[in-house]
Amino acid sequence: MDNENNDNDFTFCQVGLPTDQNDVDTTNLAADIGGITIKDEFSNSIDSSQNGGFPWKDKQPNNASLGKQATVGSLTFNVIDASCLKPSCESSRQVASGDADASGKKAEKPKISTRKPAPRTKVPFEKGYSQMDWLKLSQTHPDLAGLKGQSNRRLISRSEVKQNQTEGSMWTVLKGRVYNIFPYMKFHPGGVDMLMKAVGKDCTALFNKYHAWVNAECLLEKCLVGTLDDSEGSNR
Ligand code: HEM
Repeated sequence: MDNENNDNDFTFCQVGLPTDQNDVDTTNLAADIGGITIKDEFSNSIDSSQNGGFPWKDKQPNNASLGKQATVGSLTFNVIDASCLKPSCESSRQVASGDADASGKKAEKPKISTRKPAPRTKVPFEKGYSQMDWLKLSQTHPDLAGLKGQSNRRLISRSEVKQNQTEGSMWTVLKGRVYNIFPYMKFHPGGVDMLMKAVGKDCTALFNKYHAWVNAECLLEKCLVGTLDDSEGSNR
């Protein structure tokens, strides 16, 4: 039988190429690999879904910051602390189920809202205005908040927040803190127009409507101007 050499059915049994390359029937080979997904070396070795899309994260200590270098294979790169890009602890705790309370009982599962989520309207970022660019800027700029040496621990009234609506100084209140969001404007993934709605007022409700999971405390850390003085009441 002239089929003698093909008795070892390589379609199902043989994984690598035989050592004698001349034996390979390339027509069949092409037909047989139709259902195979090819992964490159990089995605095979690192599952980026496990680490928020930053494949180097599990190669580095948690406190890796700008200026450190890491190596994966033959690639060397600078490492930026991108922990701000993960959902905030607060909101991820809210969705975590199975936390036991002090009495050992399992905590009640969080209620799932039946409200319709806000439509997703992310805008494409301009070159140089990605979230990574923002992290780089916030780690290197000496005075993003525009404090000019003033402390960011002072109490700020709502009327002062209202007064800061000009270029360079656009203040908003988020969860009781006052931020100058002017430097973040062009980096905001929801667009400048959306963020402008926050200027001069308390944007906590709007913020939570669109993305309660976003860790603004971390993202806007360097834009902190002070704490809202709520002694005059919440006449928003
Ligand atoms: C003031 C602090 C704010 C910060 C730090 C912030 C940050 C962010 C971030 C990180 C995202 C991307 C979210 C994701 O990819 O999951 C985002 C998206 C978005 N933001 Fe904001 N935001 C702020 C305020 C606001 C306000 C006040 C509004 C509405 C008036 C708004 C509207 C949106 C919208 C519509 C999107 C796109 C949502 C989507 O399709 O994913 N943001 N923002």
